[in-house]
Amino acid sequence: MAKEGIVVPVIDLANFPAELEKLAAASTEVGCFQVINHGIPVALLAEMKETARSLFELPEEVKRRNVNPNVIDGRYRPRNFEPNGKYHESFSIYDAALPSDVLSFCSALDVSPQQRKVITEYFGKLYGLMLVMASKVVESLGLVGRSFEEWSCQARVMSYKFTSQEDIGCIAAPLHTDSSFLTILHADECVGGLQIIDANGNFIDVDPLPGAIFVNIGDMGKVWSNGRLYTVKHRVVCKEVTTRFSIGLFLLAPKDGNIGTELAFIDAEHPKLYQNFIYNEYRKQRNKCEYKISDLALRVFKRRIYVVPVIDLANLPAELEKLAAASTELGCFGVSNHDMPMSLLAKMKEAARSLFEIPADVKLRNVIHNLEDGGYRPPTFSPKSPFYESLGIYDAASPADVHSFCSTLDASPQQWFRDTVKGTMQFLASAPPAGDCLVVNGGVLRPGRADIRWMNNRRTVLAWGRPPFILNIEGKRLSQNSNLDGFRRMSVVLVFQHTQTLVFGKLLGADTGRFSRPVYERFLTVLQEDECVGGLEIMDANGNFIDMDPLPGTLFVNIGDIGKVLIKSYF
Ligand SMILES: O=C(O)CCC(=O)C(=O)O
Ligand SMILES: [Fe+2]
Repeated sequence: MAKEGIVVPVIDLANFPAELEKLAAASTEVGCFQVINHGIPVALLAEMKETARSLFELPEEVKRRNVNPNVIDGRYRPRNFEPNGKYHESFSIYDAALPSDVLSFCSALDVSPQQRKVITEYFGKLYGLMLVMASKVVESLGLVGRSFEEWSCQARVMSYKFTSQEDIGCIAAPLHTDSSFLTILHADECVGGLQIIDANGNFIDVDPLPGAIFVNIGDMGKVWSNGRLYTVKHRVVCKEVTTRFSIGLFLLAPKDGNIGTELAFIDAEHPKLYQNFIYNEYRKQRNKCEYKISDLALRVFKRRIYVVPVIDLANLPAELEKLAAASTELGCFGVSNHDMPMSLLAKMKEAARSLFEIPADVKLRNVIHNLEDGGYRPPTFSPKSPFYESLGIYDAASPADVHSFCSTLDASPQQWFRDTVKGTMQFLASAPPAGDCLVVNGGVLRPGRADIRWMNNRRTVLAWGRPPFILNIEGKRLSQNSNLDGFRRMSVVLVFQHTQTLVFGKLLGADTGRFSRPVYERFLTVLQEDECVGGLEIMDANGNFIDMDPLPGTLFVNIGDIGKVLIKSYF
């Protein structure tokens, strides 16, 4: 049973900016509100309701002329269109932001000139209200002057026909969240039935306030705001034996369909929760879910984020315990205060970029017999990793090796370039976090192989290190996501080699069991991540992949067998 007495917040549009705080609370805590003083004449609302009533009286074959090829489910829905839609019938307009689309809706249904006037005026005004409400909601979160004019907007004109006493209490629209960014609902002010669910799982009746417009946040609002906006679950139940009308306007997504999180909502405390995706892909995913609610449908697009522990090199030995935990439990960590100048890191990235632009025949001159892939690994090296290209130096601790690397590839590189490569390599080689604290007991920890890696980030998931080189985990889905094309990911990797047994645990003052075995030739890897293009994932103890967000200014270090460190090619 619905609980009585709890009301949905009411926002007075004539009282801004005073209402901003209330709007912020409504949008982030309740997920919906009713708007008064919205500027849409009451007479127009009533006329549209009458027009809607007459549209549903049109012959079936006329109603079926309502189609919107550009949007999923964007057509006339007869009753029983969905298994639990026995009461529900609806028309759809896409894109209701476009007067031309509204007019073609009218023409397809052959409405009278008077009805056409009402419909066009109504959607013109309702869309205007949508733009105002979307920017106000966003402003309430602190972003001023945001416009949603470039977003698509779907309209749905709905009727629920309840014919018998037995219908009372039945569910006419099952519990769901809207897929939209924002929804404006002109609900039937005479017939209730809309219910929202609160944080405790209680259903609450939304009692229609005469003349008010109901607004709610949808799934795209949650994604765009990185979880700040609250997506309310709602449903419609039958309250009385009559026909209920409602009209919804749904602000869906930018016109190109690309949904991403607004950068202003991403920071170290609020890592990006969802991948970028295409709105229609989301709709398809959502349609597959038993319940169309964001928690289920968005699960696929959720990023598994792990904020890697950061070891502050300026704070050793106090950080040793943290380092021990990171090394023995997680196998990787970030390093801050590493003294590697940011400018050098940035220059190295540029140097790496220009290295990969050198003609292939010159790159192939980088032949190094000690490296298993011969020093230059072209994208064709393995069909399993077509986006991966790398150049290697062996041994990067040796200035002579770095120098010969530069001269081999010296098709055009300038001195600054050579200096940069040399500077980066030497730094990484001489001042690794291992330098002070991972003193090897009886073994030799020696900086060795360096790689400069380049990824043309497309459509697949790569693993580097030992085979398997490729895990095509989500490649299929990503392959539809053409906007991923052309992103290049650059990394510089320094591998510390080791040939003798390490008593690693002892060194860290921890249990020796796990690491008192040979760690093969790859002991420690220092990675300069691409700070603009994510993609590094680790596999946790449960076998789940977790995104490692690049932490600005830190170097990434991982232990030993690097088979668990993966490069995933989306950003
Ligand atoms: O008809 C109503 O009042 C609500 C409809 C709804 O929730 C929707 O179309 O998403
Ligand atoms: Fe809804």
